[in-house]
Amino acid sequence: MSERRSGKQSRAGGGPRRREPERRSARDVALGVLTEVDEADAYANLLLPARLRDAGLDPRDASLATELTYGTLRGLGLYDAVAEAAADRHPADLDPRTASAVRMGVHQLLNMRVADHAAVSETVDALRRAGGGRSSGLVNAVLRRVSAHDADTWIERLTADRGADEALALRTSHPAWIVRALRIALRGHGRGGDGLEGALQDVLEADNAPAKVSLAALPGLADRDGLTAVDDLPVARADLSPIGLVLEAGDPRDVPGVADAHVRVQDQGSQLVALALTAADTTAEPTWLDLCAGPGGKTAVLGAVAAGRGGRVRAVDSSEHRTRLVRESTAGTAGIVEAVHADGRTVGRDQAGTFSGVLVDVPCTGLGALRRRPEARWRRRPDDVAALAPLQTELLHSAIAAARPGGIIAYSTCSPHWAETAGIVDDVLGDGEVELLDAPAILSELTGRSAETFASAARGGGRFAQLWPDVHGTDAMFLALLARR
Ligand SMILES: C[S@@+](CC[C@H](N)C(=O)[O-])C[C@H]1O[C@@H](n2cnc3c(N)ncnc32)[C@H](O)[C@@H]1O
Repeated sequence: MSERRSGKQSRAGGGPRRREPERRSARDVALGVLTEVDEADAYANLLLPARLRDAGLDPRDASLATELTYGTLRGLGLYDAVAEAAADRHPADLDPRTASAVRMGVHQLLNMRVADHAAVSETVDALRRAGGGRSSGLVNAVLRRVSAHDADTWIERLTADRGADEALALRTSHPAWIVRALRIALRGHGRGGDGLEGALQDVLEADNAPAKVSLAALPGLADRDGLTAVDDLPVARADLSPIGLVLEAGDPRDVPGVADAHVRVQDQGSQLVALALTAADTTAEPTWLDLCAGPGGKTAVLGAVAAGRGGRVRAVDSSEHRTRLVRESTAGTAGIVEAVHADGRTVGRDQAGTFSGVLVDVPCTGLGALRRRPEARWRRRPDDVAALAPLQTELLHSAIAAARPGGIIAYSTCSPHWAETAGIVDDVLGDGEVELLDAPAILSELTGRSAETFASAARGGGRFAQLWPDVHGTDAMFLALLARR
């Protein structure tokens, strides 16, 4: 027995020493999350923060684990194609843990500044620690073959006999149907012409760029300027939303006001959509309905503004779990916001002509939020668009029916897809029940930027608004503002 060991045994308190749990590395955490995303359809943006907290990683390792997880998931289409070409093994044919180790290794080899030998050996070690020792030889062999070429060479080889869209899809790691849908969306929303292919490339690249953590300082509840003045707090004013902050580093839970829901993690585009309704409906003591409220990001903004204007908010969601999340999100304005578990499609009939403003942020494909939900692009199917359209239309009709005459309806999606944005609103405009308001002008008032920046030019006379990650630094949110006649 070594002196060191006997010394430890004789420490105060005595007794047999309990084994310290082995500290988990960044690769252990990333491999665990990637495996759960693959086998249990988990969401990386929800799972990773919890796993990082459990592991107690220091900030440097936490950011490495985040890059390994998000980067691997975003690049999955390319990485699977490379693994298959290199070693005749498509990761989808392997068990989730082994497949995740292969993908995480390929990400390090092709897209991170990690030495090849470290990318291979540390990935294999993480796989062994996760209990996947039996596959370690296979993963080692696949990764060694992948390491024979750099990313550009693999892409050149793999795209040589593909069509233009398939090649672009592989290079930017998106499914080809999403590449085509984004091109149609760009053209439809007025970014066509000679610059179309460049704009498409920019949007696809923006989907692959890590998004900074964006926060909303809820009006009347949090002091945005005060927060930016706190020493050692790495937050800055956001450049678009008048209530927005950007967290430059660290954990959002350490920001004052986050614990009591006065400051909330929320994309700036989402903040602007909620604020646009509050700016378009200037009623004193407004009564607002949020018809698809869960998890409550926009409801929290509506609640805070309503509190300052003597108003009320009714927040509806058809999912019980997400209705509970709305209650948590609006803890700062609990007496103002009432969260209700119900089907939004029936509210227009049950509470016809009631509300001064209605937000209908419909369930959609989420193609505008791919940078924040890295696995989403591989889960969505082209059929999802058509499957969601009837629900989106019904919810919009219900929203219009629930608004009182002269009331404002805000229709929004976190997708620029033509069929779930202008396609849905165009149909309803034909009924003559509503008038289309100038959403870009409202966004211009809120942000100080020109209305043209936000205008979706093609239809609606430039009155639809479309945000883009490459232009505005937000999720690609769509907004139409309607007034009930
Ligand atoms: C895009 S999310 C809303 C996001 C939310 N507005 C926010 O900012 O946090 C769409 C929501 O619609 C809900 N939903 C789906 N079908 C619904 C229905 N028939 N009635 C009410 N809510 C519905 C989903 O549960 C989901 O929470």
